[in-house]
Amino acid sequence: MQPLRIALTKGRLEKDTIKLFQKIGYNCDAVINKGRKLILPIGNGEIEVVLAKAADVITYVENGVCDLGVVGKDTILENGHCFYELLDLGFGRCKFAVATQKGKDLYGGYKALTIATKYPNVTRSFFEEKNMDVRVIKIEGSVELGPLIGLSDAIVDIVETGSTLKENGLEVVEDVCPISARLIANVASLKLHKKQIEELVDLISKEIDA
Ligand SMILES: Nc1ncnc2c1ncn2[C@@H]1O[C@H](COP(=O)(O)OP(=O)(O)OP(=O)(O)O)[C@@H](O)[C@H]1O
Ligand SMILES: O=P(O)(O)OC[C@H]1O[C@H](OP(=O)(O)OP(=O)(O)O)[C@H](O)[C@@H]1O
Repeated sequence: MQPLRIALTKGRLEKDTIKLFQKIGYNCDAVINKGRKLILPIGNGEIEVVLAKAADVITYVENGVCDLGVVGKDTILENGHCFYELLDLGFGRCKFAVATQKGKDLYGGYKALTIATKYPNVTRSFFEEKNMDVRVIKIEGSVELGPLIGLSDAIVDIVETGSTLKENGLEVVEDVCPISARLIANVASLKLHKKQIEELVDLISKEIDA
C-alpha cells in the first residue's frame, strides 16, 4: 500500500507531533535521527513524514502532494482553507494578541492606528470586525520591535508565555483568538485513503482524550 504522506511543521511543533506518533505506537527513530533529511518514514513505512515550513505545509496539502498536515491554527487563519481541518491536536498552545507599550492608551486617540505583524490577513480581519480603520505593516519576525522603534503603534503577534512582551516593556491590550496545532487533510486524499486516515484519526483522538 502507498504510504500516507504527512507534512509536518518544522521547529516548535515537530517534537510534540513526534511524541504523539510514538504514543500511538509508531516507531519514529528515523525522524529523531534525521540529520538533514527532509522526507522520512515512520512506523513500518506506512507513513512518510515531510518536514516543511508552516505555510508550505498548507501548500503541500492543498495541492495534494501530502495527504495530511500538522500546522498551527495561526498559519491556517492567515493562509486560507482549501482543505479539511480534522483535529485540534491540543499542543502548540498560544494565542494571537494585540500588544503595545505598557500603560499606553492604544484605543484612546482618533488617528488610524498602524499595526506591525507577521500576520496581515488575521490583523486586517480582526480590526475590520471592530470597524476600526488600521494601517497594517508586514514584518518577518521580532515583531515586538514595531512599537519600540517607532514603526507602529502596536503589534498583532503570537503570545505564549508573555515573556518576550514583558522583557521588552510591552503588554497585551486585547486577545484576538486562541491557537493550537491542527491536523489537516487534502480533500481528495480523504476519499482515496479513507480507511487509512480514519484509523489514524481514531488513534490520535483516543490518545488526545486519554
Ligand atoms: N511562542 C510561540 N511562538 C511562535 N509560534 C508558536 C509559539 N508557540 C507555539 N507556536 C506554534 O508553533 C508554530 C511554529 O512556530 P515556529 O516558530 O517553529 O515557526 P515559524 O513561526 O514558521 O517561525 P520561523 O520563521 O522562525 O520558522 C507556529 O505557527 C504556532 O502555531
Ligand atoms: O510569549 P512568548 O513565550 O515570549 O513567545 C512569543 C514569541 O515567540 C514568537 O517569536 P519567535 O521566537 O518565533 O521569533 P520571531 O519573532 O522571529 O518570529 C512570537 O512571535 C513572539 O515573539
